[in-house]
Amino acid sequence: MLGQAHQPILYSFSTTDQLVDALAKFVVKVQKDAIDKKGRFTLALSGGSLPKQLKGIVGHEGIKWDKWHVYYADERVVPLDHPDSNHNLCQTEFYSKTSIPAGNIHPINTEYLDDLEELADDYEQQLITQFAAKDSARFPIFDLILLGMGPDGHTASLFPGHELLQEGDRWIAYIEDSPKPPPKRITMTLPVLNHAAKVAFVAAGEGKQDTLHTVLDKPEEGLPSSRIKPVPSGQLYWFTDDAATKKTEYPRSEFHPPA
Ligand SMILES: O=C(O)[C@H](O)[C@@H](O)[C@H](O)[C@H](O)COP(=O)(O)O
Repeated sequence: MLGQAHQPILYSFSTTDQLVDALAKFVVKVQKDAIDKKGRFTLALSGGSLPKQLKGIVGHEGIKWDKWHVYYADERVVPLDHPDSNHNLCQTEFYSKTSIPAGNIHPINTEYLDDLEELADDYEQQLITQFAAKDSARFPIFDLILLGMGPDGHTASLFPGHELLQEGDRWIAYIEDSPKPPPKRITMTLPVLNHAAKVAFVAAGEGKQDTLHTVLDKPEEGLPSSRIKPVPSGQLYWFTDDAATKKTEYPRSEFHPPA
């Protein structure tokens, strides 16, 4: 039975540098706790502006890169070296500056670029290989999933009003008509996002003002980003800046750098 979700914790920083620094401290602490407990750290990343915001993690003390296992919350169905590929973006902005073993980074299998169903099945199978029997539950339990939020309130590749929001069974689904280009993508489904131990949105800049206000102050409108409620014991965080939270009434929390 699913319990009540905890209320989201909202951090709003006055500068991008502060946001990047706090996000780094947060991620490093989450990986430390996961590795201390289970000997590994499972992370899912999104595309957009997120990979760039991870730069504070690089060079941070206390990271055990060889224990990281990285997946994608969503991915565009293009070759891995394509400019639209989230993997390509993460490679350039993040992995290339770390020593995460290549075998611990899990891109889509490009053998199936022409068959979205096979592609989604294959990616789901990659998750099953990592999670089955370890964090045995109906859905995988990621230590951390990092998400962005689009101007229409979408997250990962879950778009407002789209039938994929109703998916309650699959771990990975595909979409052929994404309103944000490119149209073909695969995405983690809501139950997977909502079973993570921790989920953190990273959303900065004036362009997010109206959407953030709706997502946090009017969750009843049901935008995809408002539907992220990790249960039963998970926690949702928002790492934002003051430009993005200008219209948001939802209470901010003070960020205390973890010990
Ligand atoms: O691959 C994608 O398109 C993303 O995963 C998508 O969900 C993104 O995170 C948001 O659109 C926010 O993008 P920005 O951070 O660039 O605004």
